[in-house]
Amino acid sequence: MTSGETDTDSTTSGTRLRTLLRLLPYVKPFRWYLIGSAGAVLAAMVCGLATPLVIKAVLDGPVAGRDPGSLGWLIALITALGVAEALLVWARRRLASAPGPRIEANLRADLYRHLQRLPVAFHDQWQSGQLLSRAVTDLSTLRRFIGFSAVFIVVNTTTILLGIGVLFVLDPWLGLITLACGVPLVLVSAHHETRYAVLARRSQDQAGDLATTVEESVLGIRVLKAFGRGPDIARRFAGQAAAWRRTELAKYKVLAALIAVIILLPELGLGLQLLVGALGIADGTMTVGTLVAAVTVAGYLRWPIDSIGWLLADANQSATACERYWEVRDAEVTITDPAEPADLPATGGELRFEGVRFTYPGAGAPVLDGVDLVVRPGETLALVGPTGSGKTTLTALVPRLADVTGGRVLVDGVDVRDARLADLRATVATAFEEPVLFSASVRENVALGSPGATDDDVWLALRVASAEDFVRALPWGLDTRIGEQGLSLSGGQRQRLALARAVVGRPRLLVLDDPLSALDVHTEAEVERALRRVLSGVSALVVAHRSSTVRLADRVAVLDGGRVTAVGTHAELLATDPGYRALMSALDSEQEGAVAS
Ligand SMILES: Nc1ncnc2c1ncn2[C@@H]1O[C@H](COP(=O)(O)OP(=O)(O)OP(=O)(O)O)[C@@H](O)[C@H]1O
Repeated sequence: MTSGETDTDSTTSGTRLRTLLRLLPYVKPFRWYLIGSAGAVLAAMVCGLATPLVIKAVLDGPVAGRDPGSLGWLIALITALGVAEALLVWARRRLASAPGPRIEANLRADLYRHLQRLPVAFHDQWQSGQLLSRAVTDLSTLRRFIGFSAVFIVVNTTTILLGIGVLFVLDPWLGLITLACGVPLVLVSAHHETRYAVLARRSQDQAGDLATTVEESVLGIRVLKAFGRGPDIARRFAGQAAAWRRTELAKYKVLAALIAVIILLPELGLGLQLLVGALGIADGTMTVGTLVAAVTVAGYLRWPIDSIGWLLADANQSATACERYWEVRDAEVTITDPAEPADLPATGGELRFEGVRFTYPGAGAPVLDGVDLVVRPGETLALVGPTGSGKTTLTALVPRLADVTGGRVLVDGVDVRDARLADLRATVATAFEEPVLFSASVRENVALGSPGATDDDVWLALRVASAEDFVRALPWGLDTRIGEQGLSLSGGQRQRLALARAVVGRPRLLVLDDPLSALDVHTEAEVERALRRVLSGVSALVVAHRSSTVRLADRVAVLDGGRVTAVGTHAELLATDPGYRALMSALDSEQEGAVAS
């Protein structure tokens, strides 16, 4: 290792310790359990270390002197030590079982709460698998560390120091031999355990990659077959499986070497102790009792010494898990309630964009570059534009899924950033192009749009969204479970439930990303009917990918090059704007192409 590496390592150790110390607020409520648990196990180890001293007293006293008279209390003492050790180990187990799972649950609950508050921009940048592994695997690593490894690092270090002290008191040479074998054992095992942890981590990642390949090839089986890409994905799978096998083999090699060292060094130590002891007994400088006690103490220290290596490696691994946890927790919640929120008016329904600019984080050019647009109370405004012109981005700015980077978005004259998020999201409802349904009942999926909604509210919303009939026909009505692990619904049914979810809270303003775009022409008619009812009586901004959606609107705005280039009724724009005519015919031919395919 170079000196540079050593410096980096020591800086990293400091940082890692600080990262682990950030867990203290979570640990503090359970400190007495942990202190009690460490105290119990330490006391148990002291009992264990005292036992060889009583054995020495038996051998050098009643046995050497052939005087069984004093044997009684020594046997009683050794039995008492054994009973105390057993009770203390039991107490430790009882005390240690409580904090770990509860600390883990609290850490996980806070992580989940934070993830819900983080802006969409954060979720765009993070893979769901990465968040999942932090919420599950990393937190179990931390639970094990807090409930076990952290306690045993303290306890085992104290036991080793105490045990070696006892050995030195019994005989300095015997103490020196244990020390000479113990130090390299700790160093070698710490080194091997760190290597093992790196390989174990790699193996976990490779297993995850392999699982992703299997998942993708199962979900995308139709595409893979249609394009004849089966052999390619099979090759990718074989490559990943071979890499995983190599890592697993490397893991076993490290483990085999580690186990050999763990067995070899203490056995060498034992041989040397017996040699020194036998010579000492022969020339009368050592008693049999001392040798037996020393060998027993050295045996007792075997586990604490062996385990220090992997406990330190576990601490290292836990620090990494902790860093990964705080990486997410430290991500800034940029979309929050203002310090002094303004009230949204009780009635109205006007949506206004004033000089709105928006640039995605890390992107060079703005997507929106000075958008001015008004949706009047009660009107439906369709937003059209070439693909990638920023229509979806503009709609995301209204419920503050993202914040403008310039200009302002006003709902009834109030800048959306000045309103309370809860008020804003109760006033503005959204439905997206892809209707996401959760693994829950129809009732829960619809009521997501308004948590206090009664069954009557849900039925009313379903009626408005033309979904009442098919929901009544479901096997358990509102209680029917849908979504990933429930009943499969058709695309049109899913869209109508998403529309019902948008209207259940009776919002004043609807922001919809074309609910018709992904539907076939027959289903489209049903959803169109639903949409017509949903849109009556509210103000709406609807992204339109189809001319049928455009026809539902009172006015149309064209977004191009980051700006609104034309606004008017569909008929006006068709008559006056050649660009609009071209766009509409492109949308129609796209739609025909989609229907034909
Ligand atoms: N999360 C993101 N990070 C960076 N760039 C993005 C992100 N989402 C969209 N973009 C980019 O912003 C631009 C506008 O995207 P947006 O989805 O708003 O367009 P759109 O008009 O709705 O497109 P379409 O009609 O195809 O749905 C595109 O160039 C897109 O690549």
